[in-house]
Amino acid sequence: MGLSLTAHAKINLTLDVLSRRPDGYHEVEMIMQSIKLHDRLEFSPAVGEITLTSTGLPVPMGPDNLILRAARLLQQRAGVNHGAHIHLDKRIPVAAGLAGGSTDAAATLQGLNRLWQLELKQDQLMELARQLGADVSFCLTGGTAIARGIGEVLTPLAPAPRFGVILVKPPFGVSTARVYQGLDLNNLGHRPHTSAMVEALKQGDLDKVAYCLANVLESVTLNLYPELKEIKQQLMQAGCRGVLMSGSGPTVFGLTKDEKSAEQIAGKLNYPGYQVIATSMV
Ligand SMILES: C[C@](O)(CO)[C@H](O)COP(=O)(O)OP(=O)(O)OC[C@H]1O[C@@H](n2ccc(N)nc2=O)[C@H](O)[C@@H]1O
Ligand SMILES: Nc1ncnc2c1ncn2[C@@H]1O[C@H](COP(=O)(O)OP(=O)(O)OP(=O)(O)O)[C@@H](O)[C@H]1O
Repeated sequence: MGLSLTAHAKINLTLDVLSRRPDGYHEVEMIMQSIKLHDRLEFSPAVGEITLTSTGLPVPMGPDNLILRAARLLQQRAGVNHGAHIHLDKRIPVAAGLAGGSTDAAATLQGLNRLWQLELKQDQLMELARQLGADVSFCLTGGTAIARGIGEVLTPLAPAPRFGVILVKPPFGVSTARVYQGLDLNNLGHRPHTSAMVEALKQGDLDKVAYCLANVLESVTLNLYPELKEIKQQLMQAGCRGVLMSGSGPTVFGLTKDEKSAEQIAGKLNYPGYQVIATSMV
């Protein structure tokens, strides 16, 4: 019997960088939020090989695809050589700052753990998630959480209100590694106040949440692509209550009171060649 899982995208409501580690990674403190936008992965039994097909948005399908990397890692960890066929329906914009690959990797760990009846526990899957990428740990649990360390040390928060989210993704991607490398730790610009955002979320106060939005990676990506600054202004003019770049970008998001108002505002936007998506926090 096969199974089908959703793999949700994330946005960063805050993102602060605290230090650079000797291995080149950065210590961060950020508030992560799952959104309704998702990919769908279908897992079916097969003999011998692990194969992958896809529909929807184009994504590289070679051995570096995070789905295949997650599958191979799970095989090794469990000491099995079971096969599987995995089908990906890709809806999350790629190289966008929305953890599209990371969430597919997390869903693969969960899906194959069930398909192959391995019965690995959540903490064992978390250990594998850490090896696949900084965002994969959060994607395994989802919801609302503070992420520290390089992103893998998670403190869950109470579910946030289902504010509307408009995503605007320009027709190019950015390399996360390049953005982190370009960061000047002595000149991070406007830094977030994590505990103030936690309080604003707890109160369910959209204007306070909007006021607390901050992402130090904007200091790199917005300078590389000044058009993103304009998109932020235009989203505010169109009626969003707060705007920010997600992760390392280039996706910019706007917050609204609910999904319906996100749809109304998104319907008025005109960005030829861009992906504009109305959704909400989960
Ligand atoms: C920008 C965020 O998406 C915010 O949630 C994450 O911090 C990045 O998460 P990710 O894409 O899953 O990151 P990985 O695939 O592990 O790393 C990609 C590259 O980003 C840089 N990187 C990533 C995470 C981190 N805490 N410090 C880093 O410096 C490293 O150069 C790394 O080679
Ligand atoms: N299953 C996958 N889905 C999307 N991208 C993938 C996948 N597997 C590998 N990749 C590659 O990963 C790179 C980053 O894509 P992804 O969509 O994960 O970026 P992102 O949203 O910026 O991630 P993050 O927010 O975690 O930094 C791309 O170059 C893409 O080719």
